[in-house]
This record gives sequence, C-alpha cells and structure tokens, in this order.
Amino acid sequence: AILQSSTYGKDNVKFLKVKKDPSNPKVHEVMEATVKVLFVGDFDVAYTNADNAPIVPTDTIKNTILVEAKKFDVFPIEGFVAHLGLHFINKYSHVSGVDIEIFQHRWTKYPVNGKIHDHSFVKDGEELRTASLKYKRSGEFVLKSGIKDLTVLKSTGSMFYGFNQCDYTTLKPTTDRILSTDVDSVWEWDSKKIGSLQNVISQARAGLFDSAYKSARETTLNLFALENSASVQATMYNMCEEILRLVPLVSTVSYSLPNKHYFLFDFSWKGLENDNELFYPSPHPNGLIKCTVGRE
Ligand SMILES: O=c1[nH]c(=O)c2nn[nH]c2[nH]1
Repeated sequence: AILQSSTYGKDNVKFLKVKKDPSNPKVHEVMEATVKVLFVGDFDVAYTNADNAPIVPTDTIKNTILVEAKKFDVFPIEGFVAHLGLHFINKYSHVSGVDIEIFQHRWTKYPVNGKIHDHSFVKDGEELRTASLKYKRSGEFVLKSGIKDLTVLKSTGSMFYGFNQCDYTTLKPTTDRILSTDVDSVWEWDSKKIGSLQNVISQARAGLFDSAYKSARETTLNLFALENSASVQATMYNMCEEILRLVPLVSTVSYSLPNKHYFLFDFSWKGLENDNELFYPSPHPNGLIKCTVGRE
C-alpha cells in the first residue's frame, strides 16, 4: 500500500475576544469565532511507521490559535487567518502548507433607551462571516471570504416559468411565488493583485475586507428584495456581477443556494380561494443552485 495524501490538525477551536475602545474602555466589540487549521507536510512516518516525531500535536495547534488570538488583532478574520498562516509556515519547517477556515458568529449591539449599548449584544441569527486560506511554503495562497447561513424569504417578487416541459414535468409555471434560501456566498481574492499574506494583513487594517463584506451582504439582500426574480439562477448571477463590479480585487464570486420551497395549499376541495395567502413549507427535497462568476 502507498500513502496517497494526508492532512491533519484541529477543528472547531472556539474563542470569544473582547476588543476595548482605547478612548472608552466600556465600549467593546466582540468576536466569537470557530477556527479550523489543517497541516500538510512531511508527516508520512506517523501514518506508515507509527513514528510520531514529526507530529505537532493538534493540542499544540489549538494552544497556538488561542495564544495568537490573544496577542494579535483578530479583527477582521481575513487578517487573522493570514497571521496564522504565516505563523505556522514560519515556525515548522516540515509543514509545507496550511488550510485554515474561520467562521465569525454574529453578535449585534442593540439599543437601550434609544441608544446603542456599549457592550450588550444579541445573537443575530445563525448567520456567519467566513474566511478561508490555503497557503503553501512557496508563497502561493488562495484567500476566500464569505457569508453563510443567512436565511432569507420573500413572499412575492419571484417567478419561474418558460422552463423545459416533458412527460415527467408536473411543476406549474408561476409569476408569483415565495422564494426562500440560506445564502452561501464566497468571493475569492485575486492573490496576484494582493501579492502576499503580509499585504493581506495591511489590507485588513486598511478596511478592504470589511468594506467588501458589507458590499457583498448589501448586494445580496438588496437584489434579493428588489429584483422580480426570473429564477434562482438569474438572481444569483446578477448578485455575482454586482459584487465583481463593486470589489475590483475580487477575482470570482460564487453562490450555492438551496431553493427552500413553500407550496400553495389547494383548498378547492373546500370551495376556498387561496390567492397566494396560505402555503406550507416543503424544504425537503430542496432545489440546489450553484454558480461561479469571474471576469472576462
Ligand atoms: O428558481 C428555480 N430554479 C430551478 O432550476 C427550479 N426548478 N424547479 N423550480 C425552480 N426554481
């Protein structure tokens, strides 16, 4: 037998970091994050010869994430993943590559007596802000940012007609349906234009990734609401085009959207009208529509 490939590390490393405003220590920002770090490298003997000498324990990886999260500014997550990538490649000469993912959970400040409170937050749904980095010792890197599990629904302004009809088709065309999905959007950064992980860190400080995230989230929510959607496919393509237009340093934008169906309940047996008022959720099976859009 031959070991064809291997990778190992720690998954689901969680932390919550409090960032205090230097001018007013009672004004806080919080980041609750879940981190995965996987190594690629010269670990074969641990698999083939039960020789653990090269293994950096996954417990050490977990300790490192927490120490670096304490010492380094974790905001925004793109800067932190770049810092972790540089740390592991520089520290362990037998690590040839790292694969890092970080999910940031959504804590949103809320108003008290009409003013946003300094350090009180609500968990704003299951929505995540994501970043992933694949970094090789050669300096090559793939950096992606994204939004995940942002569940949206619109109760009209969605259509689906003019589709292929055959002897297996029962779906009725419609110019007025409910559309609901869990947004999973990923934009890949142009690593040539950004240049290096060190530049990722300086761009992070300069606000590039925060403004891109804001643009992508606003574009997604605005087009979802404003477009009289011809299909999931058409609407997600338009979202990709708009994000590419707004964020020049992004090379491709991808969406993966489940179509979480709500079907009109038929009351005709009861002699009742149902003018797009009463639906029943039917999320299984769901449509699943994916695309990746790049530049000409
Ligand atoms: O937007 C849609 N795209 C599809 O491909 C599809 N198939 N059934 N319903 C659908 N709705």
